[in-house]
Amino acid sequence: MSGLTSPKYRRVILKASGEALMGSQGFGIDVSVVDRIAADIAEARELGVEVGVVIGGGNIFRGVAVASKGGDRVTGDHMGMLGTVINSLALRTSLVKIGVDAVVLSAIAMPELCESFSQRQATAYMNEGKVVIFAGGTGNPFFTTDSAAALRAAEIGADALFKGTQVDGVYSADPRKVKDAVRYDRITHDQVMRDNLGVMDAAAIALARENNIPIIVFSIHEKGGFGAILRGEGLCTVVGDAPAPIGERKEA
Ligand SMILES: Nc1ncnc2c1ncn2[C@@H]1O[C@H](COP(=O)(O)OP(=O)(O)O)[C@@H](O)[C@H]1O
Ligand SMILES: O=c1ccn([C@@H]2O[C@H](COP(=O)(O)OP(=O)(O)O)[C@@H](O)[C@H]2O)c(=O)[nH]1
Repeated sequence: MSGLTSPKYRRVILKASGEALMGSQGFGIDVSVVDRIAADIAEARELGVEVGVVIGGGNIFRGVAVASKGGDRVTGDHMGMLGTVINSLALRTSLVKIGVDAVVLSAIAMPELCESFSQRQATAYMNEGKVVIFAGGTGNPFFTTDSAAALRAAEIGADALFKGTQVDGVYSADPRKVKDAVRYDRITHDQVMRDNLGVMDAAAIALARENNIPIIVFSIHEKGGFGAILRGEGLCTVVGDAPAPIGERKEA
């Protein structure tokens, strides 16, 4: 039974791709995908892992797309960050629906919709076992939700950052473009940066490296994939040194 297996991590950040939320639609939110991701998060909670979530906004808006058409990048990024709030509210709804206690904390104040982010409040909620959904990215233009995920991981003292994306790991080249690209089981933050491997932006990798946070890259499309990796199974790439299993960890 999965609940009896010790998970490898105690507290993690899950970065869920915004693009994945649209499922087979060209835009917006496919509720069945959000429900499935919520079920995967519920499984992680059942394993006893504390989960913080950062969701992207690529299914709704990307600031760079505005800038590439001659529009204002900062406004475009504001729109992108609002997209992450929409996604976060959708995920909270799906989690609450299946009985998982979840709260949205936004980097951009919008008190009628959700609470504002503070490191202290986020940590308190995680200690209580709530799933904390970090909305609004970093709250700053010119950043990405990958950077937000690395930032929140550092702030809440996460053991690892799980990047749930379109592909099942880090490859020698973009596997969606290069057919014979080779997948790594393990790779260092340095090599990802040195070889310019585009699975995550450089600012996010650098922040994770500086704070010794391993990044686990896996497919967000794989039902149960998150839980499987938490149990030490499942296909993924570990960027950096993964921490020892819980039983072997030394408390700080
Ligand atoms: N070396 C690489 N290894 C794996 N994926 C890569 C690599 N280079 C580029 N990619 C691409 O990066 C994408 C993830 O980037 P990103 O835009 O952050 O997606 P999302 O935020 O939707 O998860 C993958 O879907 C993959 O196509
Ligand atoms: O800290 C942040 C996070 C996100 N964004 C904006 O929000 C969009 C959606 O986020 P992202 O591209 O990271 O989403 P994903 O690729 O995960 O779907 C970005 O393109 C940016 O325009 C931003 O300006 N600052």
